[in-house]
Amino acid sequence: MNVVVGSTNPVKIGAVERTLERFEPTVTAVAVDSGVSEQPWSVEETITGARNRARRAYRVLADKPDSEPPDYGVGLEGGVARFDGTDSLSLIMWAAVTDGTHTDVGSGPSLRLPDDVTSRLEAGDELGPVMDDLLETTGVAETEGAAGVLTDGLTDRTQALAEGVACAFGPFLTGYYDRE
Ligand SMILES: O=P(O)(O)OP(=O)(O)OP(=O)(O)OC[C@H]1O[C@@H](n2cnc3c(O)ncnc32)[C@H](O)[C@@H]1O
Ligand SMILES: [Mg+2]
Repeated sequence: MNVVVGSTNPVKIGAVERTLERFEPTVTAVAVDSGVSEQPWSVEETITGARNRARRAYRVLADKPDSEPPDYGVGLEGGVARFDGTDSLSLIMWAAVTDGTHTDVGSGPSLRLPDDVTSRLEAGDELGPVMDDLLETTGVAETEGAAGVLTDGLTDRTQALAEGVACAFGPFLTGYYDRE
């Protein structure tokens, strides 16, 4: 299985490799523009970013002369959103998968962000740098992520993203979505 991922962030590549392990995939990473803000602020914007990344990454390989089109393009996007029933901001993550014709999406888990992180985001900052600032880390978004730090390591960003990748792949791997 040939898969192209629309990001060079190692946790995103790792999440795709881990999820598709049983297919022994060849995973290629390409940097693409998400087409949305660096820090998406709604479910809709986050999904749009994931879709754009998947489709644009697919096209990069499909349009390359002398190369086979990939089987799938995958896009992963992190964002923040407020959910009904909560009065706080949550980190969300969405995945999109395309086979060049159809695109499907699925989400990873969401987790409540601490108030000091939320205040910085409301002031216009991006989550990755804010987490690094408050935790005195460097590049936490490329390692355990907020998901790892805020759960004391019960999960991490790779695992969290992997759940979204699995959900977005379902319709391509099973017949359950095509039944009348
Ligand atoms: O290179 P790309 O693919 O853009 O990787 P990224 O880490 O920037 O990931 P996103 O653009 O999808 O995420 C939007 C913002 O949210 C941050 N973010 C998302 N999930 C995070 C996490 O678990 N921990 C820390 N920052 C996170 C991320 O660093 C960005 O500032
Ligand atoms: Mg980014």
